[in-house]
Amino acid sequence: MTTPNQRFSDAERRGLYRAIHERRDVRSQFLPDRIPADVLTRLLEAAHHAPSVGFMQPWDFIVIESRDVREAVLAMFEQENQKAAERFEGERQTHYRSLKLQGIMESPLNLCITCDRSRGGPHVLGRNSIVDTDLFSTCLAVQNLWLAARAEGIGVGWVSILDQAQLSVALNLPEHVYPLAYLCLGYVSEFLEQPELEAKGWRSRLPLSELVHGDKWGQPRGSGG
Ligand SMILES: Cc1cc2c(cc1C)N(C[C@H](O)[C@H](O)[C@H](O)COP(=O)(O)O)c1[nH]c(=O)[nH]c(=O)c1N2
Repeated sequence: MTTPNQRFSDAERRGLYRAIHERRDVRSQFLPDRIPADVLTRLLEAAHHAPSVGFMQPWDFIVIESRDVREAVLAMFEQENQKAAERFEGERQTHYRSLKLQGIMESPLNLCITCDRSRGGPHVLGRNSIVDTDLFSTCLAVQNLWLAARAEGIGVGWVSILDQAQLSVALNLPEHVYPLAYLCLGYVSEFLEQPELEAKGWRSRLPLSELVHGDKWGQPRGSGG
């Protein structure tokens, strides 16, 4: 039983769902305003309070403000994005090329969240069978930061059209540290109501009812005995 003081108030609950539903991946709406240090600390604290396998906390946060590093990452993006475009044909390729898929230079801050695969030693509680649980944990840190940023009025864009080996060199990462998420952060002129890829006709949200199964894959719920 939760005691009343452990429950969220209605307003707190609404706030949480609002952050979840109104979080967006931002590429184009960044404002140049700097993120104050105390606000950035709150975002990093939110990330740092994510769950992690065996309490491994495998993340590090590389705060990138230098134009030189960002220009180098943008060049990597352009190279990978060209290859990505060529995977589509005809109109789909034209459509792909029309999409803006990063805000590396427009955003005032880039952040790389890494996963140190050696943290906690060779035997991390809960990670012996599924080794990638350290990566999953780091993804949860990204999501915590993304939601907290939304509540602060800060947009986040995840850029994954990058060669991870090149990115590791650019950020001087040791061998055992994996660059899990390259993020662009900044205050925004607006948060779009829909995912931008949906608004631009690339792909729509799937109906939840098609994604919920009962007991086993493909079975409707409530059909079991
Ligand atoms: C792991 C991962 C990697 C990427 C993304 C997301 C995630 C989770 N997304 C953002 C993605 O396109 C976006 O989340 C969806 O389109 C849904 O939109 P909202 O996030 O709801 O606005 C993303 N967007 C983009 O413009 N360039 C990119 O390289 C990536 N990469």
